[in-house]
Amino acid sequence: MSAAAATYPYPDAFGADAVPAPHPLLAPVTRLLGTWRGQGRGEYPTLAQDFAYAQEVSFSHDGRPFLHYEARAWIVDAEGNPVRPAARETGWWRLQADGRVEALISQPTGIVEIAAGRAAGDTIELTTGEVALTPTAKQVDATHRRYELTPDGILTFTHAMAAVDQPLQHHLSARLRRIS
Ligand code: HEM
Repeated sequence: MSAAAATYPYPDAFGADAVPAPHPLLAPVTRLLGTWRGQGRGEYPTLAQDFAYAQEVSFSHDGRPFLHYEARAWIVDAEGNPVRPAARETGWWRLQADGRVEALISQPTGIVEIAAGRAAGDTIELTTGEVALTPTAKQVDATHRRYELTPDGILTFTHAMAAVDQPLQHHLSARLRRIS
């Protein structure tokens, strides 16, 4: 019988200069590595009112050609104070040759976005090919995500969705700054 395993020996790196070095296929997205935080606004025609939220997002890797992605959001009041926890999601961005990205992103609300797109320049766009739903999840038919790194170091994020019998349209926009 072998002894209990040691600590996980392959921790993720949260920066391009950390160990392990990023896989060459991650080149189009290495500027995302690390943790980002900021504020956003959301809306949808089925909701009585729009809302303000804060969000923390991290991208890391373990030397292989995929990113681990994690995001946690919380609703904030007009002064930015936390009101309640909101959306969480985690997933994997699989980098392919020529900057193509295949993404799997899952949410505790019973939704899994399986998306594809491209990292080109400072922009990554992901469009769902499929949305998988658990039996009690809200109906979501499609999503479109856009991440853009601006020259002044802001990561902007927009999310549109076709859900609950509505056509594809804006749900979220946020601006995030790197915190580590
Ligand atoms: C930063 C991330 C997000 C935030 C802060 C957020 C926030 C909200 C809020 C506040 C609502 C109103 C209901 C409630 O109070 O819970 C809502 C509804 C909803 N959201 Fe989001 N959301 C986020 C991401 C997402 C994502 C990624 C999806 C789908 C892939 C999604 C799909 C939906 C759906 C389907 C509804 C219900 C609409 C309805 O039934 O009328 N949300 N969201």
